[in-house]
Amino acid sequence: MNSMSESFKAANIIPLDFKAVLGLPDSHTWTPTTEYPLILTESVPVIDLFDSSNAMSLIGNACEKWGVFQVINHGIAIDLLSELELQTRRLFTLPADQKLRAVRSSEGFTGYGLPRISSFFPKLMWSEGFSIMGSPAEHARQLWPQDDHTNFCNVMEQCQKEMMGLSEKMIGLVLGSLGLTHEDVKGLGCQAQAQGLLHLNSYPECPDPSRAMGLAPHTDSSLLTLLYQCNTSGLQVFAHDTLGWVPVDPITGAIVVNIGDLMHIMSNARFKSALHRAVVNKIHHRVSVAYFYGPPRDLKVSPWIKLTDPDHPPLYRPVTWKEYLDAKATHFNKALEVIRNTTSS
Ligand SMILES: O=C(O)CCC(=O)C(=O)O
Ligand SMILES: [Fe+2]
Repeated sequence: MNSMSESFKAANIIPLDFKAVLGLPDSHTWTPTTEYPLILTESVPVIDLFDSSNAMSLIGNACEKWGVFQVINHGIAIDLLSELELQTRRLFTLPADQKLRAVRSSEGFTGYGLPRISSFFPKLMWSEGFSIMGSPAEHARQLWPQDDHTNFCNVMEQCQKEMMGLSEKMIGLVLGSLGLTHEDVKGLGCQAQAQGLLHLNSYPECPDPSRAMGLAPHTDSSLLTLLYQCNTSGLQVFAHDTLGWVPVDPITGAIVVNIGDLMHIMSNARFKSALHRAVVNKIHHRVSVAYFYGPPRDLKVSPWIKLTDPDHPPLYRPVTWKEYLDAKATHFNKALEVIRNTTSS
């Protein structure tokens, strides 16, 4: 590899040493757009999972209108979520050179680095991330060679277990809202084979938030994503009917559920995959934790037969999660168009 492409790759993986800069560097300065306003008069639904008789239809409506909602009484203990925030902060407050010991490789999925979507934008984002699949022990040993990293690993593993369970539960409710049963969707909802990725996000205090971008607008490539905002606002979703950005205000202990592109495909476009972004602020170092839940490795995802008929032909071709991630890595926000059936109008 020549040094040009190596430095390009490094520039798209290695985050800034945020503590070492006083102002916003040109590399991180975005032109503010006023094209779509902030809408403060609307908010995404908050759904109480304890009230299961109502939850299913509320979830169906939220998926059709927004592609995103918050859940309370979801069964994940607040103590575990607080511990998750603590360990996430512990990681990101390490000195920059220490974090770089666990940098992800250019082909890798796990470890420390810039948001994966960075290469699609001319400016860099004011954020850093750390991805985990299964045990994070290998990277944790690099991050804390002297210290004990057992707590970090235990919390991250416990969270993945709990979030896998909640994702399964959410899938059941989402399917139910479409009138589908587990029988209809064999191959999905099987805990032993489903895949998940835990991703820790960090948005340090920013000297000039209005000209910076925490995480640029995107849809998630998952079936669904669970997001814990750690009590600091920053997440905004795009409202397609009012054409503006709606903040998702954090509620203590609540978890945000985002419908991902794969669920949009399976629902034959009945459910939106929410376009969302994260903004930064001057005072608080914001952290958030996303759990991307996806189908078993070999499962071809396609619109559910029961949702299609001659008037509603399948809009998308079958894809595995890996094939879709590859399409996303090449075409980014055009990935859905690439797998759209050309025969259907
Ligand atoms: O930090 C947030 O609120 C959003 C994170 C997110 O969208 C992601 O990790 O895909
Ligand atoms: Fe996202």
